[in-house]
Amino acid sequence: MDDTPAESLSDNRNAKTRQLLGMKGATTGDTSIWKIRLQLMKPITWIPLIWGVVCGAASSGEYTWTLENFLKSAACMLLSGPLLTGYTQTINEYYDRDIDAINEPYRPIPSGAISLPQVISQAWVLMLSGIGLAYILDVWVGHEFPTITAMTLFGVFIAYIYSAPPIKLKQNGWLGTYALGSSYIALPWCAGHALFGELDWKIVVMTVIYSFAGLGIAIVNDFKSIEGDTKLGLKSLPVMFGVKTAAWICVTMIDVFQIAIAAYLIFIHQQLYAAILLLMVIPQMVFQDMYFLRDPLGNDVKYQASAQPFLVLGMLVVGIAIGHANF
Ligand SMILES: C/C(=C\COP(=O)(O)OP(=O)(O)O)CCC[C@H](C)CCC[C@H](C)CCCC(C)C
Repeated sequence: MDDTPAESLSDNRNAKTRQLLGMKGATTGDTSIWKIRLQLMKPITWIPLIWGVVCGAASSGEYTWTLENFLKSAACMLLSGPLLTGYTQTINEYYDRDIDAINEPYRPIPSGAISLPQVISQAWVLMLSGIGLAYILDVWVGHEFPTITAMTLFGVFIAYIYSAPPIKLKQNGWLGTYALGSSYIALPWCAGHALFGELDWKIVVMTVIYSFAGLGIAIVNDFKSIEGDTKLGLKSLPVMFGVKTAAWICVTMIDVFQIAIAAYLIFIHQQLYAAILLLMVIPQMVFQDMYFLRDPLGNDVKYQASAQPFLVLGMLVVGIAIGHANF
């Protein structure tokens, strides 16, 4: 049956929003070059990195609600989200253009909506603005060693080797998903922490361990592209181990590493926060059982939408707990 005019108008609006956010199911067709540029930067993917900065600010234990602190954290969110994640996604689209021409020909580059020189210049502008802003932040907070600039350079390097040949980390299931998981948790967290407090090895180790839960989340994203990845020789975990085993690896990583962080909170005498974190893990396990483990291919998106809020709230709980422990 054909859609009513009201339904097709709403579908059209929905597709346009998806286009701006860089989500699947986006509209194609004529649109302004700025919308196409934004689509390349996939704004929907900025959220976890912006959140990571919030968790880091909390774990520093030094964040107070002043205008200056608010502006510093807003600048760091601009760095981790629009600039650096935008850069990462732009070069990912650039280097994946041949795969996308087969799997998703409507994306900006394969559809011809933007030229390659325009994409390259966008990547340069985002990367250089990111490095520049990181340096400004280091000067602003008076770092003797430019910690945030160093992390930015490291992030830019990882982002490049994740997508670009000859290394193309994303071809390797374990390394690619860990790079993704740690860039969603460890890097922005450490940046937010360094902005307000002293970044010591304990925070770095804790976030690096927490990133294994992020690795689990990154595996969930690979179920949608098993067919294309198999054809093109990309060794994602579902391709290497099969759907069922990869789904179990995924949930084990997500649960075990969050529980390990709860154990760490107990170790630093933050029992209440440990208990709250464990309470956040329970609904995730329920959704794993209800949705993901029963049908990883059909329920991947439903699982992410239901369980992710508990994982990200758990991250903030950990940030606040560490901030308290540091006092
Ligand atoms: C490009 C990324 C994911 C897309 O992966 P994939 O191609 O498998 O998926 P699609 O087919 O759906 O496109 C993200 C890769 C992240 C990268 C490894 C590192 C990012 C670095 C951070 C942006 C740096 C943050 C630094 C800081 C100081 C806040």
